[in-house]
Parts: sequence; structure tokens; C-alpha cells
Amino acid sequence: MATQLSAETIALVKATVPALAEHGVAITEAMYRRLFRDEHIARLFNQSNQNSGAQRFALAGAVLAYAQNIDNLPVLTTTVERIAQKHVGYAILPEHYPFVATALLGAIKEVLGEAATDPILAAWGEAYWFLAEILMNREAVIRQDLVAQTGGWTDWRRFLITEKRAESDIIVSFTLRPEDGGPVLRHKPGQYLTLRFDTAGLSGVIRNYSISCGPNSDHYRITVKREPQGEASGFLHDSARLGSVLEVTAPAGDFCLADSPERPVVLLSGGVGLTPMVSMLEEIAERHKALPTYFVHGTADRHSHALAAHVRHLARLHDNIEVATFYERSEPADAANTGYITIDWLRDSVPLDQADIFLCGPKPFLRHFVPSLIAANVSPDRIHYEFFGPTDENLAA
Ligand SMILES: NC(=O)C1=CN([C@@H]2O[C@H](COP(=O)(O)OP(=O)(O)OC[C@H]3O[C@@H](n4cnc5c(N)ncnc54)[C@H](O)[C@@H]3O)[C@@H](O)[C@H]2O)C=CC1
Repeated sequence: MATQLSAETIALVKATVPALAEHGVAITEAMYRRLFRDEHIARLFNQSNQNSGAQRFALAGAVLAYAQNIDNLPVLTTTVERIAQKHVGYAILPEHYPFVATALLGAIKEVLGEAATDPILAAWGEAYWFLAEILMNREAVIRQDLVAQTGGWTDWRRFLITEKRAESDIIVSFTLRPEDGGPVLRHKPGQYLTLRFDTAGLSGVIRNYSISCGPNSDHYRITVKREPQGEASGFLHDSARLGSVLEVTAPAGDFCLADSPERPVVLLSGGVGLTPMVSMLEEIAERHKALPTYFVHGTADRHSHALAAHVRHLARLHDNIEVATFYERSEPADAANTGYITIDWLRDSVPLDQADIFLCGPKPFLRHFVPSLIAANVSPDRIHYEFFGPTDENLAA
């Protein structure tokens, strides 16, 4: 692999930035159309993100960001790590990359027509493989690291549902244990699992769910909200039973609590976005008993509030854990504030000037808090957020 792209390639790719800004979504649309002619490639993707169009927009943004920063790649380090983690979770392998190269170059030619000259296509081919090498190398390291650990694995492994438990009117937890009876890899609190369903009507459907329990070598727990028209969540809520099998890849993701947290921690969540926070809270209760921790959660009302008793229980056992709850609609008996969590409340109630802030929730929640925290002088390296779905890297913009 070239260790660096030539100045000529960089210039040719950068020259396509205006065309990508204008036609990026058309290009990614054409790319996916070409890519999905191969059934085995189509099965690698979460098709609900395709149906919503979100994946096309996210990829168009990523391609544009790559072209814009091709002479300053360190800017993309976080994005590259997230993509590599996601690829390992989706069991993407080096042999899949040529399919994307062919589809992307074909799509650029199709959409840009004569403007996509041979030198431009050659430059994009080179640029694609340059980035692909970086990703494939990183993904190989992640996979090696996974198999080197007790309970680790790569590719899909069969898990059984061994417990199913309602956490609120709309949220259910599932405990998953390997069918082979072996141990599981201790995940990093905050990481997610990738599940593949193999049931009639859901064959090949893939979804990510955050792990909602603390690290252990025996089982994982996921906690799932029923989404309107959600195929996978509908199946899990209505049809999955004890003993149902799900295929799972190893825990992935870089949104996690440090091994030895050095600053106070604020765990800020909206709705079912509390799941990775509960995993972090269990780990803090178990291993970081002196770490000042603020568990701040907003949800619609008491009926949608999952794992409430569990979180309160952990807080009661540990002096260092403070819990605050916000309901959009509260009743007099609720131990909750009314309305949304606000930046003013956070400023008055948690050590924003020192803490690491972890955020997970719906997009409007992240779109509100990430810029508000930056405006409140929280340095971006202390703001950590997670959102499932095609990654939107522009929340801080
Ligand atoms: N690891 C991950 O990336 C995970 C992501 N999620 C995501 O979290 C989201 C949670 O969704 P739902 O439970 O449907 O949430 P929701 O739409 O019901 O909202 C939950 C709460 O978030 C708060 N909120 C929403 N907008 C806000 C704003 N602008 N300012 C302040 N607070 C606001 C409110 O308290 C609201 O009650 C989903 O989009 C899901 O994909 C969930 C679990 C894990």
C-alpha cells in the first residue's frame, strides 16, 4: 500500500468536492443500487437504514468529508475508528471491499458522466483503496484482539435468550447466553452487540443494541424499546421466547467508560438511550466505588421509565452515585423533575467544568446537548456521545 497519496491524486480528489457536495446523495444512491445486486452483500447491511434513506445521506457526508480532508486525515481518526468498529460488528471482511470499490466508481461515473474523466476515476480508485487499507488493517487488529481474550470470538455466534423481563410499558430486557455454553468476552461498559435474526420474515435482519449490564464473563443483557413498525423490536417483544436463538457478533464500539476513569462522570440519557449508561453505572458500582457519578435521565413519564428501581438500588448502595430523573409528564407521587433536562439545570447540578459527560438518546436530545455543552465551555474531549443508525458526525456543528 502507498504510505501516502500522491499530490496529484489529492488534487484530483479535492477537485471533485463541489460535485460531491451537489450530487453526493445521488452517487451513494447509485452505489447502493449497484452494491445490492449481490444478495450476499445486501445481507451485510441494516436494511432499515437503507429504507429510511439515512445510510445514503450518512455515506454521502462521509465521502465528502474524506475528499475535503484527504490532505489532513488525522481529522478523520474518530470517524475511522467508529467505522472500523461497526464493520467488525457487521462481520465485514476484506473480501467485501472490492464490491464497494466497483460500485462506488461505477456510481461516480454514472452520476457525474463526462465530468468523471479517467484521471478522476483513477484518483478516486486510489483514494478508496488507501482508506480501505487503513480500515482493513484496523479491523484485523480489532478481530485479533477479540479472539485473544477469554470468551472472545469473531463472526456470528449463536446465543439463547435465557431471560425476558418487562422493564416498562414499552421496554423489555433480554439476557443472552452462548448456545455453546462457553464464556463471553467481558465487554467495555458502553459497547453494543450486533444481532442477526434468522426467523421467518426476519431472515438476515441486522440490528445494534447497547449492552445494558455490567461486564461479566457469563452473559449479556440488551434492553429494547418497542419501535412503531419496528420489525426487530416487534419480534423481540411479541415472539421471542426463552430458548429463542439470536446470532451475535462480539461487543463493539468505542463509546465506553475508561478502564480507570480519572474525572467525575455524568451519564446523561434520553429514553431508551439509558441502556449503555446502566452498563457503565453497574461497572462504577462494582469497580469504581469512589468515582463521583451523576446519572441524569429524561423520559416521557413513569410508564416509559426502564430500570428505574435497579438504578435507584445501585445509588442507595453507593454514596458516590447521584440520580436525577426528568419526566415530560410527571404525577405528584413521582420522584422526578417535570419537563426536559436543561443545560441550566446541568450547570447548577453537576460538575460540568471537570466531568466526562456521556450522552445517549434520540437525535434531538444529542443535537440539543452536544452544542449546548460546548457553549457551556465543556471541552469537546470530555463530551462522549453515541447514536445508533448511520453516524451523524456533525452534531457539534
Ligand atoms: N447506543 C446507542 O446509540 C443507543 C441509542 N439509542 C437511541 O436513543 C434513542 C432513544 O429514543 P426514545 O426512547 O424513543 O426517545 P424519546 O424520543 O422517547 O425521548 C426520550 C427523552 O429524551 C429527552 N429529550 C428528547 N429530546 C430532547 C431535547 N431536545 N432536549 C432535552 N431532552 C430531550 C426527553 O426527556 C424525552 O422524554 C433512540 O433513537 C435510540 O436509537 C438507544 C439505545 C442505545
